[in-house]
Amino acid sequence: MERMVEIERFEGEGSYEMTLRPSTWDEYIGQEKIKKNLRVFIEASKKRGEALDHILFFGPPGLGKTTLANIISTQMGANIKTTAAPMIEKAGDLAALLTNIEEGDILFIDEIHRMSPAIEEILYPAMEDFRLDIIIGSGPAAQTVKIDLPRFTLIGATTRAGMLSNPLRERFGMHFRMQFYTPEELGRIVTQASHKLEKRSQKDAAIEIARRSRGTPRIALRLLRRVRDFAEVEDEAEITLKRARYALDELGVNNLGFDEQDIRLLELLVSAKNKPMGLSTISAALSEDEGTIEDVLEPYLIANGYIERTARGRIATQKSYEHFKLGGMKEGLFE
Ligand SMILES: Nc1ncnc2c1ncn2[C@@H]1O[C@H](COP(=O)(O)OP(=O)(O)OP(=O)(O)O)[C@@H](O)[C@H]1O
Repeated sequence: MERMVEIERFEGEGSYEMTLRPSTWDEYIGQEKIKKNLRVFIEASKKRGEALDHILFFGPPGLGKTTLANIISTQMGANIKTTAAPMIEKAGDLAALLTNIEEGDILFIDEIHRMSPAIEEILYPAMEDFRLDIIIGSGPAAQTVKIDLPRFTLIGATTRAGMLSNPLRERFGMHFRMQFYTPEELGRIVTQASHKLEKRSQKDAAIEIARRSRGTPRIALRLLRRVRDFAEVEDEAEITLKRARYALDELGVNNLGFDEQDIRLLELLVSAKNKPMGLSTISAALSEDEGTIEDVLEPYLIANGYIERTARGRIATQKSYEHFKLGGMKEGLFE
């Protein structure tokens, strides 16, 4: 079965994502603490007439990091240039980006943990002193050229804060950890998006889609579009709870939002009978790469108390055993 989070970018539905992307604080639902802080910092830097300090967003994919970066640029009245770290291969790529920005502009770098160490070295003085030190040539004839840059704001996004080097992390003045959304928040996101898609969702249907979306707006919007397809085929004017349930069941999303891969992971850990399992073993058993397990699969299951990460590996919690109707740890079933 397809993974809900990653698949989005490859489906050719990018234009939907653009249409549904909030452009104001009011449309951006949830993440209240982050929004509150950002509004203060934006107002303060506007008052001082200065560029905003560099910002780092971290958290699982699809929680709204790119959207926040875009809202920040609108609020600052600044241009935003968007790229991803793997696209910056050579010093010249970064130099081209940085020398083309204007005072106060925003440079958004996604997957910033994938930046090569050589590029990172160039980024440090650019972030700290707004200066680019580029070495031209090699050997004894090599020369360092220093270029002054306009004061800009770097917004970095990562699914793996732990993989960022300390010097890079420390150069961001603001760090924000994105949280999974509650079903109520996701329900509001679904309702707002259905409005934009001109297919109203009844309230209980919106909540049903929300409950099954792994706390993630990108998944909620994707499921909404699929449920809308089912409603359209049936010539229904609105999305009802009955249609939402039917469509979601057909899509193989259970009522906790788990899809087939989640269930396979939980079953695997439950079958280990309280013995911690290492990431490489899990990866081999599920035929899933370790990065996807760490970035996409695990965070939601950990945040909701279904698995725990211990020094010796991953372990299923009592909640997982109960999910599979097994007594598990509590009853000492496996001791
Ligand atoms: N708080 C929110 N309110 C409403 N819609 C949201 C919110 N957060 C995200 N979305 C929607 O969810 C989709 C995914 O958001 P976005 O691309 O910003 O996630 P991301 O965290 O940057 O993901 P990735 O790390 O995979 O790039 C977007 O289409 C956006 O419209």
